[in-house]
Amino acid sequence: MITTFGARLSAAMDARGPLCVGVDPHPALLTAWGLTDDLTGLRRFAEICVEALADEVAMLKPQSAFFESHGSGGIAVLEQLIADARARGTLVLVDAKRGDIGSTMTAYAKAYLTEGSALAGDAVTLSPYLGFDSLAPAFEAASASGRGVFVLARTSNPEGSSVQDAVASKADGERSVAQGMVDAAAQLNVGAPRLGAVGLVVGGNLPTLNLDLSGLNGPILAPGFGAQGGTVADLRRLFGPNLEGVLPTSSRDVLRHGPDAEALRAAVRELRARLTEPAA
Ligand SMILES: O=C(O)c1cc(=O)[nH]c(=O)n1[C@@H]1O[C@H](COP(=O)(O)O)[C@@H](O)[C@H]1O
Repeated sequence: MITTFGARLSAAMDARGPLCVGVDPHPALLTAWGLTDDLTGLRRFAEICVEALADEVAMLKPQSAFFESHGSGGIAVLEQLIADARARGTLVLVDAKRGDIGSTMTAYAKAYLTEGSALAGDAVTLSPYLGFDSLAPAFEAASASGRGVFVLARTSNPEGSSVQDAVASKADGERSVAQGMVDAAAQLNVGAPRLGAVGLVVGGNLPTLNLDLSGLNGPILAPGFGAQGGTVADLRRLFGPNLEGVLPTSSRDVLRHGPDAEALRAAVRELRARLTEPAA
């Protein structure tokens, strides 16, 4: 790949609008779509998502857990989805939330961020809670292959607060654990044009932000939008009126419109129109 992840993401968001759609094949969704909760149903679900959405949205985010739960065959479906969606022109963020000690991280980086690996999309989600620097092999692999990472900072779930809002002391004062992740990501993006390759995950449904994101120079994936209660007004309240660099992501609230491809596309267009209309 010739361009950086940040450049590809900026171009995709300019061309297709700031929206990521999560591909989360919950068993209940497979049933609601008239599909069986097995490999045949999973494969058809993935095909429908690609057919309906890969020409339409800036990014698709398959949730690895729902593919892993079907065993090795499910992982093969995820690999096919990654290839098919990228071939249709959308970016693919593999939502695997990986994070481990450095030596193991090297193996995850090989799987998710190295050219030629069937599980490598354009980016992967990472958990920094074994220590931000334990993710270094992933940052190196992403940089070498023109891919990106989204590091969990302040997640959308209510339980996240007990760890992420905890205040840690450092030489020149105190900051929350989540702010520590923001600052560490910002350092890696210094000097990158427009958007660096190290993005963050920050819930779009949080009661308050309590984070200074101004120096990040990287993309922000904002889950929690839709099914977890976050609204367009919440996104503007949390991130500012123009949402520059913010990529809201929605899974269930879009997928509930399937399996009809036109209905899925209509849901995406309606959401995107609300996200891009000028702030009141
Ligand atoms: O990394 C994520 O995408 C993520 C981070 C987070 O803080 N909260 C969160 O819900 N997610 C993912 O977003 C998806 C849920 O999206 P909804 O169905 O729209 O609520 C799941 O795949 C979650 O794993």
